[in-house]
Amino acid sequence: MIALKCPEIKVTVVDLNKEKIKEWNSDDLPIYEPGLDEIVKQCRGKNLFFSHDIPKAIEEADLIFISVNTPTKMYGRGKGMAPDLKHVESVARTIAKYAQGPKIVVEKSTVPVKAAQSILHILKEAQAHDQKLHFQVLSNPEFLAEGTAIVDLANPDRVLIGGESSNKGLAAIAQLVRIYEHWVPRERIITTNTWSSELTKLAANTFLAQKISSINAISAICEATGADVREVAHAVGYDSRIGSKFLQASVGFGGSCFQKDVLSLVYLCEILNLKPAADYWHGVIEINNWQRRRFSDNIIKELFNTVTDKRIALFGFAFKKNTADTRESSAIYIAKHLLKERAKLHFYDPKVTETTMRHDLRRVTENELVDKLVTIHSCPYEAAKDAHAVVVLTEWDEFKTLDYEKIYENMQKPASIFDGRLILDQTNLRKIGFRVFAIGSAPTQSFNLFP
Ligand SMILES: NC(=O)C1=CN([C@@H]2O[C@H](COP(=O)(O)OP(=O)(O)OC[C@H]3O[C@@H](n4cnc5c(N)ncnc54)[C@H](O)[C@@H]3O)[C@@H](O)[C@H]2O)C=CC1
Ligand SMILES: O=C(O)[C@H]1O[C@H](OP(=O)(O)OP(=O)(O)OC[C@H]2O[C@@H](n3ccc(=O)[nH]c3=O)[C@H](O)[C@@H]2O)[C@H](O)[C@@H](O)[C@@H]1O
Repeated sequence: MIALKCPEIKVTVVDLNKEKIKEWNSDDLPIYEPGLDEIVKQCRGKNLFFSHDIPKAIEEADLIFISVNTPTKMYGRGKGMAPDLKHVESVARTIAKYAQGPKIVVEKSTVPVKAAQSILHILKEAQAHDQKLHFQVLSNPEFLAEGTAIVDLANPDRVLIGGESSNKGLAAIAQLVRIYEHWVPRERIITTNTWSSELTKLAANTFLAQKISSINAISAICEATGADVREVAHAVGYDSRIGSKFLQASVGFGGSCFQKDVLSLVYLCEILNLKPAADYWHGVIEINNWQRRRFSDNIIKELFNTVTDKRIALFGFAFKKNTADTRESSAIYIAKHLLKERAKLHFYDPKVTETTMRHDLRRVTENELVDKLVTIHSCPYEAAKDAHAVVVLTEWDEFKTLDYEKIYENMQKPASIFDGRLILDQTNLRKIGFRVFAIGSAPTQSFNLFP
């Protein structure tokens, strides 16, 4: 976006992963994101370059964005909770090693509060040994969502920049503001101190995830009472203090960031000895896990309490529509529960590759189950053929307009459909003959052996 909006600025993207850089320089970009291809093609070779020559890029740059991954740590202290900052630290050390003049270092990765202090500490060591060096560290968290990244970047609700309140800090902030001002109205560019900016990113993701867990918790009450979660969400969201966005009940949120960032905030509360706050935010994750479990348990229950050897078609594997990203996708966890029960799973996703699906499933369950029980299709009608149930896990638009009469004809009877995304026309499906089960509405044709 910077390359597109600021033709006078040269943007160089560097990555340790040479294969990825090769793909960025090819016609086949390493990620699928609507609108991205066009922008890359428009700018690449003019003022946008992809390279694995990291030292050279550091030497040449005035401003360096650290945008590396900060996944949940899976070992040692803080295991399963704290973000792993080894990549951020490694970049800071590389900058310290190769910088030959003053640099503004921008923390774009999502990090815990005070991460900028560690980065600055490493850079200051280099500065102490070389008069030519001077570093300013800014926090500039990213708020784009996958699937709508280009729209979000082009027209952000806000841009947030945190930095030191010293003269040099304010001057660095002003430089970054000038870049965003090329396309973002000044009143939408918020400047704060560094720690507020770092904390805002974790707080924003946690608030968003909390909204989803809140409506998902309500969806369970709807299923038990006859209320309809779509009606409740609509009416609740009409209150402008609450707002209608992020109230879409679902099989649970996925993606590489919500879980990791909520856990990062919980961990921060814990190390600050703020246990009630830690427990409060941890509830967001607990409800999400419960929602996934409830959904898969319901499939088993409604398929007459056994799915062993039953063919089940799963529509969607990506964590949301318009992306091929599967990180922390609810589909993985629902598949895991069903595989434990020895169901035969037939997947279809318009963008996710067979290799990715098998790799993700092997990470959470035994290889043997995946090899024996999982089939991947390139056509939804093939996936649904002879199935006892169709389960919608991702809200891809194409699932709304499939020929469900044709799907019904080729399924085992009774044919069930489980809508984990509330995108299907339930009335029409019932007319066709399906038994329909959707998140947040009471089943009308429930078969309950053991209520
Ligand atoms: N994916 C998203 O939509 C958003 C991500 N973020 C944050 O941005 C950060 C990056 O996220 P993703 O792009 O999803 O991660 P990613 O894992 O897809 O990409 C990170 C890249 O950094 C490279 N890398 C790691 N260490 C490196 C080093 N020392 N030098 C050079 N390259 C190195 C890796 O090879 C990889 O290509 C995370 O902190 C995430 O929380 C924030 C907002 C949105
Ligand atoms: O830090 C990040 O990485 C990003 O995380 C999220 O973006 P993203 O995870 O890409 O996508 P979302 O649209 O937030 O969806 C996350 C998950 O929540 C689910 N969701 C979303 C909205 C909703 O109402 N209900 C719901 O179940 C989605 O299906 C998806 O599984 C935030 O929306 C971004 O602002 C943030 O920058």
